Amino acid sequence: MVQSSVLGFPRMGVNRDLKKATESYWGGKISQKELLAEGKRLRGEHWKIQKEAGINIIPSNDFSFYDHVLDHIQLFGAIPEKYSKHNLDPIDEFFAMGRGLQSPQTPEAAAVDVPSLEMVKWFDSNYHYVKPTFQDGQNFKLSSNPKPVAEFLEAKEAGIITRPVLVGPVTFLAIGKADRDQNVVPISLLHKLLPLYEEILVKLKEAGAESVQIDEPCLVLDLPPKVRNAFKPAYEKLSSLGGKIPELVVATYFGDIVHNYDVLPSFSSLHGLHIDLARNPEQLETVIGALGEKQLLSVGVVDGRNIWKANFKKAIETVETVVQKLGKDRVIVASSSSLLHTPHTLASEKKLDEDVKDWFSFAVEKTKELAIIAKAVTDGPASVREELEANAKSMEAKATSKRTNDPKVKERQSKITEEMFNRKSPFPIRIAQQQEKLNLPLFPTTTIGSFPQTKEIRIQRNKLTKSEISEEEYEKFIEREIEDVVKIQEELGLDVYVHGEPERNDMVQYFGERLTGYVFTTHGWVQSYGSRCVRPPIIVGDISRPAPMTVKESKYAASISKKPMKGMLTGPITCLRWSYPRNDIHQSVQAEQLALALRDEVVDLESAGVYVIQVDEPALREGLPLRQGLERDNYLSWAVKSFRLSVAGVQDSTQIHSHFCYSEFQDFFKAIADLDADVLSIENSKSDAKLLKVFVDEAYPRHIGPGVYDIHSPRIPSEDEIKDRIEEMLQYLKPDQLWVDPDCGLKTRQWKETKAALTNMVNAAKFYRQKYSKSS
Ligand SMILES: CN1c2c(nc(N)[nH]c2=O)NC[C@@H]1CNc1ccc(C(=O)N[C@@H](CCC(=O)N[C@@H](CCC(=O)N[C@@H](CCC(=O)O)C(=O)O)C(=O)O)C(=O)O)cc1
Ligand SMILES: N[C@@H](CCS)C(=O)O
Ligand SMILES: [Zn+2]
Repeated sequence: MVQSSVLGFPRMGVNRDLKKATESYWGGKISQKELLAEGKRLRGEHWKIQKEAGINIIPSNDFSFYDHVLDHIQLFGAIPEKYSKHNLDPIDEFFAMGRGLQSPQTPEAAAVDVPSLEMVKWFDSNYHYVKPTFQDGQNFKLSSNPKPVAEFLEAKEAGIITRPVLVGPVTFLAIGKADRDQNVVPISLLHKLLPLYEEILVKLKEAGAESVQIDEPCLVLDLPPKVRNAFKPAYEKLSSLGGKIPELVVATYFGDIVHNYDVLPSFSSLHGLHIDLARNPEQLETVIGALGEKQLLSVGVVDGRNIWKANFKKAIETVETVVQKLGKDRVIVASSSSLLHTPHTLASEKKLDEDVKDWFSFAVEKTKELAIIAKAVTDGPASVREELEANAKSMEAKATSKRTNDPKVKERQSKITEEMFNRKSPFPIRIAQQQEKLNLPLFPTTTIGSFPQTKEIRIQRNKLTKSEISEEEYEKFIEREIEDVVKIQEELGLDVYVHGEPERNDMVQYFGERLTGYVFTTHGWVQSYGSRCVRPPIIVGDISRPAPMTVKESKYAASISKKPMKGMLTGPITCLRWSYPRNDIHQSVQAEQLALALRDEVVDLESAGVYVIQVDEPALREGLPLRQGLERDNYLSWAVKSFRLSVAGVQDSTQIHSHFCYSEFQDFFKAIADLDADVLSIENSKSDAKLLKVFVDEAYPRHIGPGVYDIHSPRIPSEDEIKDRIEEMLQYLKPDQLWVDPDCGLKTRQWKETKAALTNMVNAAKFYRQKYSKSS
């Protein structure tokens, strides 16, 4: 029989229940016991959903209260001393690593002030994991009540034998880093870490686990030799434990593994392998050719990264090819990756037009698709005839739908000329004109766009959605918010203001809602990091801008500001990548359509008197194909072009900013430079300032604002801490090219901490302004 398997299930629950529970716990509104009970309830629900859908191999340990990599940091005791020394309760220590902790001294406990660990993108997705951070002389120790075992037993008690999921030892180390000022090479710690994998696997076997899914997604990357060479000995060592441990299924996803196939151990040591066929179907033949005689192959044919219904005909054909070669008992039909990247269920969507709703499939629906495909192959197509017919109908309806095509958009695309990609003059001419117009001081201070999205803002927006207040009332409310934000920036002494983005639910969804070609969900939440979720809009057709999207708010803000007001837009690549893109035309075509829509907006902002315009592209890096090569070059070429197309319509005296909330520029610096933005603001506070060296090596002439403090944590950075960061930056950047700003927008913060942090930031900038104006 062909089995079906899910690699991981979304954690938030049907109504973002996990988000509500964790935030209530952090706010002191529920107890730890209540939080743990909610986690247990959610896990139970999710196992039940999968069981009822007919899934044979159901994952456990895919749940996390914050992030699954952070779970492993705690599981293996890779906890930096700055957290462990406080002897916090394990769950509070866990959250302290995830989001930082600043708590005052009390009669029972000493004060704690720790920043969070660094958080970065999970491969090329919009999910963020907490980066394991290692010390010289790092040791590991298995936690006393290992989570994978506890959750396996919990499911067992509920009558479900699950397949626990572990992040594999090589990936766990390869995605980590040495702590600041430490020199340890993470992969060199493998010999210390492996005994803990042995220990946990033995415990899982004793608890009754028959097999374990070991995620080694780093196999899809170009690996440094030390990491490549680590696989074989690691898995041979584990397999030498034979029957003492469960059978191991190594899971890879988000790419192909053909280039790394030779690093896997002889297949006698692995029970099975999972490959992502949604992304890289062409790897199938090579992988099958290299499989050992008894190994299972788990084929990821239902896409875990999108919301499109699987094409049953195609999927079944693929699985049947595999079955012909391996036999039914050696094949597992699986999601291509964890379903973490998809919303919970389509059943919650009451407002979607029925025609498009029929094209979609969220996590719950994807589990059903897997069971249907497995049944079709096991028992023959007749056993699921109705489902197959309905699926074929829905594929046909989408392919022939009028919704997808807008000839006017196509016509405009055909008329794009080369000069539309270029600003009128080179940077030195532009910056001189901008300086004359804006008259900014040295070390200009600014923020990245959003100010706290308070409960009150969300309540008012919710009332508007439910028609409990009128559009006019809502607009008045937003105007008042903008007035407050402008006044606060005046008081803080910032140099370039923002309007604060109070009218935006999300920096991508907001634009999607104002463009044609998009549809939206009401409950399609997906975890982005920790308790934070996004509701990606869905691109179903050609995109255009029927009317200005942000001009009213920015124009109003500029009209009441004494200092330059920065207009705020989300760039074409970020709009594309943080939406669910169409799967019927190439992403470059969708990006170009978005760029044309944004170009009109940029020009309209300028005409409305907004002379600093920031076009955020935080997803540019994440969209970079995971491996070096032609695919990467092609992506960078169309991605950079779409950014340039979106901004190049303005005068030289209008200053174009772009923002990236990541600091890894080394592998695509040329593309960053090619964007030709006048000012870049980048996330940097958690990174070693050495990374900025690339700007020196490449003689980058334009302006840069590396973030001086982390915005993901409620912690307030001190003025001295910020000065230290600026001092470090000055080792690499010239004083007259340096801006001072936070890592990213402040929407997730409270006002109290925002004001305190920005006061310290402005004071630090003033200190350097004075120091350098004296010396010049
Ligand atoms: C900058 N980042 C972003 C990423 N991706 C995006 N799509 N957007 C981003 O900004 N990726 C990288 C980074 C980091 N990621 C995030 C992601 C998410 C948040 C965040 O704050 N999310 C909010 C939800 C935002 C939103 O859509 N808000 C809506 C709905 C609010 C809501 O929950 N309303 C309630 C009713 C109101 C009430 O009573 O409170 C409801 O619907 O039940 C809105 O504002 O209208 C989150 O809360 O998770 C930040 C950074
Ligand atoms: N302008 C956006 C950028 C986030 S990446 C904000 O400030 O929230
Ligand atoms: Zn950002």
